[in-house]
Amino acid sequence: MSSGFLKRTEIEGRGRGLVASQPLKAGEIVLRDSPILLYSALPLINPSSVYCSNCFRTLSSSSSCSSSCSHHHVFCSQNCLSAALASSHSPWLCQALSRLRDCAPLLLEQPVEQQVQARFLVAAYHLALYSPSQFQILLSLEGAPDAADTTAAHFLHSLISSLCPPPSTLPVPFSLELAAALLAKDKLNAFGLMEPCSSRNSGQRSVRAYGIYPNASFFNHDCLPNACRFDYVDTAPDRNTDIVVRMIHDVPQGREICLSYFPVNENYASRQRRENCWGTLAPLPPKDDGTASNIMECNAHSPQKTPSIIVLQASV
Ligand SMILES: C[S@@+](CC[C@H](N)C(=O)[O-])C[C@H]1O[C@@H](n2cnc3c(N)ncnc32)[C@H](O)[C@@H]1O
Repeated sequence: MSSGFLKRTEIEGRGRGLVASQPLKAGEIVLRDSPILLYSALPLINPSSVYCSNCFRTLSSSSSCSSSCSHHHVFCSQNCLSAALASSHSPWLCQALSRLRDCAPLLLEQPVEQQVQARFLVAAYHLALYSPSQFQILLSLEGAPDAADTTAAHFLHSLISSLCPPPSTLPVPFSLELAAALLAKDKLNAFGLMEPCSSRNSGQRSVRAYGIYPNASFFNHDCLPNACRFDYVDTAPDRNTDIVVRMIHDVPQGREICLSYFPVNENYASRQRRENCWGTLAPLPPKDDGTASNIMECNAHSPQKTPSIIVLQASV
């Protein structure tokens, strides 16, 4: 683990999990994790290019400095395009996405979800070519394919095999079994980077991109979590696709640290109708003198429309 606050261990009935390696305070940042793989959550066919294909920041409608690659994937700047061409956006991946996009009739007969799974598989094969060690990390995560993964893999593997097979330098056999295994890892481990609420999406929040985070993948779920994860895709000046995990309340050393994989509020359907918020509140980090903050931040905040912080009357 890159965090000195957490230790990975086996937990009965839950597989691997993360426990506090020291007493942790409300608001404390216990993990900052960078993705090993990121892919767009937009459909392949007719996506509206509202996010940079590299950093996933929202493209400004007035921006005149966006750039695109030879296959018309859009980037927020020439710098982001150059960074992508040197890492996540190889010529093979670029061509694979455009060939998949061009076979619209075939993909349109399938659930939209399979277009996003196609993006994931292409990104995963790219990772295998670009960073075999990070690809091994992906393969080591929790998840074995179920019937739905195998069905999706049948279709997607044959599509990718015929349209855009990965180069022969792929360090693992390119097979149906590999595709099914990868889809299972993605299903159980991907974190969604949310898009902000805006008039564009009628106040509904959906996912703009999915990421695989090698350390955060070991958090187990709890309906009453003691930690909460944040992302700052549009606002962080650098490493903007990192996720940050903060404590909701104090916990002693040895306690398992869990996130809620779902909104905390049990009756969230009605809460969502009322507020469009599926979030979890966590205090801001403690002050320099160690005193707890009485300001809570919602991890489902909308930076553009609604305040993301709530000041508590009593200190937490
Ligand atoms: C993102 S992984 C978490 C890390 C995982 N335990 C491991 O060993 O790699 C999600 C998987 O962990 C297990 N898991 C998470 N929370 C759990 C819980 N509260 N009870 C039982 N299993 C849980 C489930 O198998 C789930 O599909």
